[in-house]
Amino acid sequence: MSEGKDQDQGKGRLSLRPAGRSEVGRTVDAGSVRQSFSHGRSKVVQVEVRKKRGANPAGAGGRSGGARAGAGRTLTAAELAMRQRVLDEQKKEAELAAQREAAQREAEKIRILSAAEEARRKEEEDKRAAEEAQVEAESAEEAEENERKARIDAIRPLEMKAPVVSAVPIPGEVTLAPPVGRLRPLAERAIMPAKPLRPTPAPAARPAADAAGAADKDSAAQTLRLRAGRGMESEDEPRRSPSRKVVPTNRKNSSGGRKGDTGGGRRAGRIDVQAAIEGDDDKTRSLASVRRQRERERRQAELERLRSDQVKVVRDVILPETITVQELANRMAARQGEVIKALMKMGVMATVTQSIDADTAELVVEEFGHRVRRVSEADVELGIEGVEDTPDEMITRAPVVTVMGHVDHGKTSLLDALRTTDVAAGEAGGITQHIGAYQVTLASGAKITFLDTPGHEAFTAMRARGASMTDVVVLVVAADDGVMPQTIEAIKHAKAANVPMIVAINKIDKPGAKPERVCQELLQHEIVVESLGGDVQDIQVSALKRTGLDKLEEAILLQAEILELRANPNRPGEGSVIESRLDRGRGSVASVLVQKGTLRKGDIVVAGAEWGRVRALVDDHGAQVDAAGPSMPVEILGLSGVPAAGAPFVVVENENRAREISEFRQRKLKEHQVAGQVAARGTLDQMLARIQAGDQKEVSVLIKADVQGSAEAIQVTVLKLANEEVGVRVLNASVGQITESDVQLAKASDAVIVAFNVRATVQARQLAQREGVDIRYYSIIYQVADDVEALVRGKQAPKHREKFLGYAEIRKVFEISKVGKVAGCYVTEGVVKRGCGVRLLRDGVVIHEGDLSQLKRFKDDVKEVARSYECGLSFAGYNDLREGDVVECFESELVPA
Ligand SMILES: Nc1nc2c(ncn2[C@@H]2O[C@H](COP(=O)(O)OP(=O)(O)OP(=O)(O)O)[C@@H](O)[C@H]2O)c(=O)[nH]1
Repeated sequence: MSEGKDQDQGKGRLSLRPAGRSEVGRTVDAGSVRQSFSHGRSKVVQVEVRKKRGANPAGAGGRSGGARAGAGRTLTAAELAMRQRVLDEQKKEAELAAQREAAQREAEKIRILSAAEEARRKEEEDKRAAEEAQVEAESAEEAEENERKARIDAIRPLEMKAPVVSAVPIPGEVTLAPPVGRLRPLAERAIMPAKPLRPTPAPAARPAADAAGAADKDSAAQTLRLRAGRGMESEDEPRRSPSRKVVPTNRKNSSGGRKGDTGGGRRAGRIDVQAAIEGDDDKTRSLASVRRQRERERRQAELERLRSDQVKVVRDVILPETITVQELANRMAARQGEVIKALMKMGVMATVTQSIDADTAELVVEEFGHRVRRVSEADVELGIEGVEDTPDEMITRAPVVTVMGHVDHGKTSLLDALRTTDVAAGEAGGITQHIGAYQVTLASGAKITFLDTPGHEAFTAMRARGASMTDVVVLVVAADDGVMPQTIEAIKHAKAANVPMIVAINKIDKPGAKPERVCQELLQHEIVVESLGGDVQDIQVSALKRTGLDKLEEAILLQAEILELRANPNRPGEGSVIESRLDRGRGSVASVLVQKGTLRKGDIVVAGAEWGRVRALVDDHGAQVDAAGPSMPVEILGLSGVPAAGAPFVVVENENRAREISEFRQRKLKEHQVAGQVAARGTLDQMLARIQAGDQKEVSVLIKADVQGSAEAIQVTVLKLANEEVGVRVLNASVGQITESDVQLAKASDAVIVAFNVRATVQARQLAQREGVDIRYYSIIYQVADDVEALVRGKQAPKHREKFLGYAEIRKVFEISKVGKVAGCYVTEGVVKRGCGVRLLRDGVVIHEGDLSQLKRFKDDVKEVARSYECGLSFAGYNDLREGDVVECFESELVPA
């Protein structure tokens, strides 16, 4: 035993195995000894005990053999009992050691599994590093939500872990684990040895908080906040650090009364690996893991959605004659880049703004798997005119009358006179304004619309634009003058338009009035008036005296009745533009005549190449109205530009359609202008020649604008600035940047370039600088108007205006050698000045214009000769002076602008 003790003290502990039955007479007693080492290792060693032959006492029997080892004597009963006890202890100890060894092996196995699992997870985590970065960058709300989830998770692992502990029984420890379950109260959990393998932040906070209850949640939340606040680089750490930090804490707590038994804690931690292997890991996932999964799900959903979006939708793609790449992409709902790529594959290099022809576009559309519908560009206007009205929808409308006739036969006077017959005007008391047309309401309640644009040219110009507004033509013929050339022209125009006519024989108040003669003269032009048995009504009126006006109106109404003028007011408004202008305060103002339906405030209107939402409707009395029915003239405010007179207008369903039609028409206009520009070169040259000859004073402008509407508006504006002395000529009004050819054109005609919201190319700018061409940039139309007005005034400023001086009558012509002819004159009017300009008038016709070379009075040169005096004068370089000729004297003077 002493030997065994020594060994125990040294490196291990020796224990004797029961030697079994001792055999009497044997000198060697053999047995085995289990040597125990630290960490539960043990080794069995064979031990031999040699007996002394002589010392074997009699009576000891065979029993003493093994027990006397080392003693050499027979053991006493007490010794035997002791020995038996020791042997029993040894046996127990050996059993325990065996159990420990088994447990250790199990633990080792778990540890290895744990390490493998750890490695696998680590690998996974590394892969997900990028994803987690995004997760970490989640919004504050999401963090809040996670926090809430984490709290739930913080409770769940506690409940889920407990049964796991008992999965691996550890001798001596099993009893320490209280029986736990899902419904185990929190206080009980405080002594739970169980721990998840990778504690989530919630379990990390758990041990400290278990006792304090609510503190648990706070701690978990704090951990969450800390984690949420960390950057990408700490992504891995938050998952590991809690496991390192928390496990010991947990162990300490979980070990409860077993202080220092950290091994139990470690094992408890590892037990969860097995739990994880067994599939319980979803209940113990970390917050980051939960978030990762959520993120994965979100991405998956996103992908699904994208996939479902990408499911090919076969579209009907409408292709006009040309289409921009951008528009094509839009119509296919494809990306512009993809369309460009598809074009590249076909060898077509195009940018998004470039136009491609319909054939190329068709190939692209087919490539994208859509259906092609080829349309003509003009198709955008299809259906714009609306449906045909049925007779029962239509009601009687007021006739629209145009007054035509020869100059000075009283058209304007008649229109003014007719206007005064409007009973509504008197009632309203409004200020009448010129909107190109007006409507009179007669005492009977009947209405007549008069177009206030007299002149057959305007009538035909409108007709040329497709505007057949006029129902009845009133041909004004002055009773004292009869049928004149323009009367005949007016007849021709009216007949060409197939519009019925009423003859108004005007000025019958005049003494020399001969209405019958007028009727006779009209016969020559196939106009048979009623008074001569024909079907053309003739009414004798006096615009001045305002007589016969009611009869004229009656005749118009009768004619209207014959024509059965009807229209449907219950449909979107349609009609024609009578005239349009750009108003300084109100913008674009277009006077229109509603011919069909009703035009309302707020309607979207396309008028010619312009469009807009009707901001206001103003009638001929200047009053704002909400709606205008058939035959009513009204002013529209709110159009994008100034539509041409005679252009049709129509109400469309939406802005897109309006824009589409307007853009199409503007494109067409541009093309037309380009064509016209080429054709107009000859006339331009003629114009230049005329200007150079000094026949005309002009301010020439070349307009370049960003949109056609602006170009036209500027053109209209500047043309109005012309006066009788200085004309304004627009060489070209087009869209686009200023090019070298623009500068050259401006240079050739000494024009100013008006650039509205456009700029010159570098080359054009340089050329303009070299050639001294003035390019003026604007973004407000009124500034253009002001500037051009100043230019017009500027042209006037240095101008020498002719000032009449006087007349002298040639009474006698003298032939003087070396001097030539000298005229003896009598100044009949004004004065004659030396050096003044002279015109020689013979029978009222100018036959020479030049300068005066000599002015004498009684052989003396004088400065001037006044009226009623005689003088002698001669012309510079002109000798054809005759008696009876009149000399007109004038001088030039500077006229202030
Ligand atoms: N005595 C008389 N004079 C008239 C009558 N109607 C018009 N006048 C005169 O005729 C002249 C010409 O009249 P306008 O109304 O300007 O004639 P117009 O046809 O409009 O002339 P343009 O605009 O130049 O084509 C004016 O001086 C009028 O005063 C009328 O009924 N009787």
